[in-house]
Amino acid sequence: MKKKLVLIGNGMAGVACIESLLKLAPNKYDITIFGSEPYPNYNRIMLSSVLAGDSEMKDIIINDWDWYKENNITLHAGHTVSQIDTNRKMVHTDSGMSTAYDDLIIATGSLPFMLPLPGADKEGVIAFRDIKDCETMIVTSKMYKKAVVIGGGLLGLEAARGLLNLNMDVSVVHIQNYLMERQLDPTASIMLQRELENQGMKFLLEKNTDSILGKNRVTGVKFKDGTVVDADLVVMAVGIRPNIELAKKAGVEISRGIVVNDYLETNIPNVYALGECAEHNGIAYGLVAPLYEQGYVLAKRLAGVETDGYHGSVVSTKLKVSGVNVFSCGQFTDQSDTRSVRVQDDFAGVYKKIVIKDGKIIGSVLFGDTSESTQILSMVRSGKDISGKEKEVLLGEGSSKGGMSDVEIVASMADDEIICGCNGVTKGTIISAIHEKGLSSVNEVKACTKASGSCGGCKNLVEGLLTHTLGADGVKTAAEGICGCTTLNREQIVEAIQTMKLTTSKEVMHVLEWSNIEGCSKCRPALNYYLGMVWPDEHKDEAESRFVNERNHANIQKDGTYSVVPRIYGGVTTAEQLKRIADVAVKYNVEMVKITGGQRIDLFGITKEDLPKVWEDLDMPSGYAYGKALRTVKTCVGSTWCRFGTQDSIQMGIEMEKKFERLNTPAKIKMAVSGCPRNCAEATIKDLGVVAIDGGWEIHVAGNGGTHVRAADLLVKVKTQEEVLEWTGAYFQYYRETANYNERTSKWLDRVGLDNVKKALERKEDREALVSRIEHTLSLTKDPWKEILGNEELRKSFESLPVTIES
Ligand SMILES: Cc1cc2nc3c(=O)[nH]c(=O)nc-3n(C[C@H](O)[C@H](O)[C@H](O)COP(=O)(O)OP(=O)(O)OC[C@H]3O[C@@H](n4cnc5c(N)ncnc54)[C@H](O)[C@@H]3O)c2cc1C
Ligand SMILES: NC(=O)c1ccc[n+]([C@@H]2O[C@H](COP(=O)([O-])OP(=O)(O)OC[C@H]3O[C@@H](n4cnc5c(N)ncnc54)[C@H](O)[C@@H]3O)[C@@H](O)[C@H]2O)c1
Ligand code: SF4
Ligand code: FES
Repeated sequence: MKKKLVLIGNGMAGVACIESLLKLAPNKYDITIFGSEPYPNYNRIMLSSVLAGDSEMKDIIINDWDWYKENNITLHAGHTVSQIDTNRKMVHTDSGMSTAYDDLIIATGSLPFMLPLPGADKEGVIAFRDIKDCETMIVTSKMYKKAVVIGGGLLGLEAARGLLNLNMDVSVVHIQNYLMERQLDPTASIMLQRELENQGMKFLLEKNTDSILGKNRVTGVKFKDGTVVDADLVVMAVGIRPNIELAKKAGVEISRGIVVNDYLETNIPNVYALGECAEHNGIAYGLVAPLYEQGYVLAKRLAGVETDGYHGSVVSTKLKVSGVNVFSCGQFTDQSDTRSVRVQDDFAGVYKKIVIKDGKIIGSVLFGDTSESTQILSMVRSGKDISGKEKEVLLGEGSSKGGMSDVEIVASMADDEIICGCNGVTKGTIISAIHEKGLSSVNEVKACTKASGSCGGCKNLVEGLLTHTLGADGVKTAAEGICGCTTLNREQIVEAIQTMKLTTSKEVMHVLEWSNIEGCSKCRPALNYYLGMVWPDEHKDEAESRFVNERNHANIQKDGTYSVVPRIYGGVTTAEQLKRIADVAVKYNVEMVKITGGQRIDLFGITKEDLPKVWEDLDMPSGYAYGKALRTVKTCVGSTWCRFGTQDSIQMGIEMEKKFERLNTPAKIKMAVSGCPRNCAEATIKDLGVVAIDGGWEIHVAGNGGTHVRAADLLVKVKTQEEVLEWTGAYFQYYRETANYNERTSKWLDRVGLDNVKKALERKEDREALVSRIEHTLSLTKDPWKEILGNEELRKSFESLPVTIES
């Protein structure tokens, strides 16, 4: 016989727990859910987005009516539980329904705090908590003009932004002298206020409300100082209170919320509580991320799966107002035992602060530029000691110096850690979905798992996880708009870069009105590439926009160490080079030395700190095994040694590799040269393959030996080595100028068409023009490791904040 589980509260916390339970022990319980609201379970945080007109009600349903049926759950929506009889183990509703339980979960959430003002019961005075409130605001905006929001916290400001979008005239009344004092310090708050004023919001600060004016319907709000503001609608957003009355009446132990232990157990056997109504270690949370963590622990407890319990959450907040980037986490105010690092740029409208105690970051406030938020939150959560490197977190070049990149962060997370706090989606869930459903873009992950579908704050992490799981080449380029930050496609962006002479990513994002002015991990590297391709002289490479491997000029491995591949032109080495490689392998405890598929030598297991020393000792050019660039030119032994060989493939390959090394390309490129049609170098599965024939060479293009195997197409037959180099240069420059960032030649050729490529290259003067552009770009390239070793600051960046990756 199945046990009976009753859940009171069909909200986010309770149902998240049931979802986990169904996965862990699908057949253990007969489940009954009571919910006061007449809807299936929905995403409350998305009400702000519905009010602002960015989502529709139907988009915010988490589990529709069918989900309950499919999982054999009895749902009583629109029924409020009015009594719990813990002796008889029964619950009773206000409509007279009674149900028995073996285990009971109380997840009744919070109630909005309504200021007990004279007149607060008038028509037009509401809270902002549920679908009904949201609908009331939308309807009111069609008939009335003036809205007053009381409370300048997260909820009040999101309500105010939504009401502005509904064309209302909005005043925010706040009791303190600066906004969001629970999340921001005065500096960030003043910057926020300025930005919101620019958006059209009005503020009445340090105002203590006295009464609500009007006959039946509100007409105004009066303050204790005697002043009055007109109002047709008043929204109270002055905080919440855990909804505990029901539990209290039943004899469950109460403090501010329902008191629970690490297993979400109350003082009464078989009665559990979680979510905003619960209080754990003295804290009743008001954000969703902790609720998912609690839900998972309780589900394990009920399923009989071992768990070490819930130990509290480090929470962070992000205001969901478009055009405003605000982040806050942990303990962000200065105390006698804390010190902080602050960066403020009034011109750029940026303010950043981290608070440090005993060498660890314990809190942060970011305004204007929140790109380091995930790294900082991760450091707060892990309690990483940053003694001596405090300044690098904010003063380093983006994440490349101070913190970890998004890929490094997700790599370091355990599978059951939550990536999307708004929707409680773990790393493991996303990885499984990527593998099982063949997902390759953030939008696909969003559609399948809901991750990144609410506040959008985790989008970079989801992208990082896609890159970590599939490799950068496996992540799909969006069909329209190169990413979610813009609706412009590649052609439109490249044209604007050319015609408007834009030379930095920031310029592009501002001028082309990116919706997220910091960009994301998809558009940042793409813009950096397009800018470098169009303006090789003027554009300064933006290291912080590159993927971790390209930034560190080495390949990050599963365990967080790096692999190093020195350039070995045409795959031909010497005894002296081999000796040096062997010495490095011994000196730096290289765990494995491997010959690669491209005829190179790969040294595995090198720490980030050792990378500069390794390259110094190797004294060889970088093999670019990590980059969107020429990787290798594979050669066969050719006419010098082979009795079938008709041409010197080795010499040809070495020359090609020396000519095109270090060239930035939209995606990686590989080449090969075979000395006769037997094609031992497998040239016809390379991005460009050269095959010797009697009296000349064939050039084959757009081959691929990876996931999508594609035999190369014959581009042209030529007679001389000079012609091979000319066609190769022209072909790659044409690819550089027309391909989407991250698009391999095989995909590009299928998209553009072989005939069109042939047409673009058939006239000698067109080829020469392309060659002259590629030659110019090549003349500007430098060996990255020579640059790093010759620059103390760049070199030092490898010493900062070691990456720890747990699998
Ligand atoms: C507009 C808005 C925006 C928000 N934005 C964010 C955000 O961006 N990020 C963030 O982290 N958090 C945000 N929050 C907070 C977040 O929504 C809450 O933390 C979360 O919904 C709490 O979940 P819960 O299940 O504990 O409570 P709820 O979601 O409130 O669910 C409790 C449910 O129980 C029902 N109930 C109560 N008593 C009974 C009873 N006796 N019988 C039957 N049913 C009962 C209630 O009707 C309710 O449906 C936002 C909240 C609002 C209102
Ligand atoms: N983006 C987000 O993460 C988000 C968005 C909306 C809501 N929420 C959550 O929902 C809950 C409710 O949000 P909230 O903003 O109402 O709560 P809150 O407690 O965070 O903020 C309430 C604000 O109202 C002010 N206030 C109190 N009394 C007042 C008075 N008499 N007159 C004027 N101002 C007064 C307070 O100073 C405070 O800043 C919170 O738990 C919040 O974290 C989160
Ligand atoms: S491709 Fe021809 S020349 Fe090169 S090794 Fe093979 S048989 Fe010899
Ligand atoms: S954290 Fe908000 S959508 Fe993922």
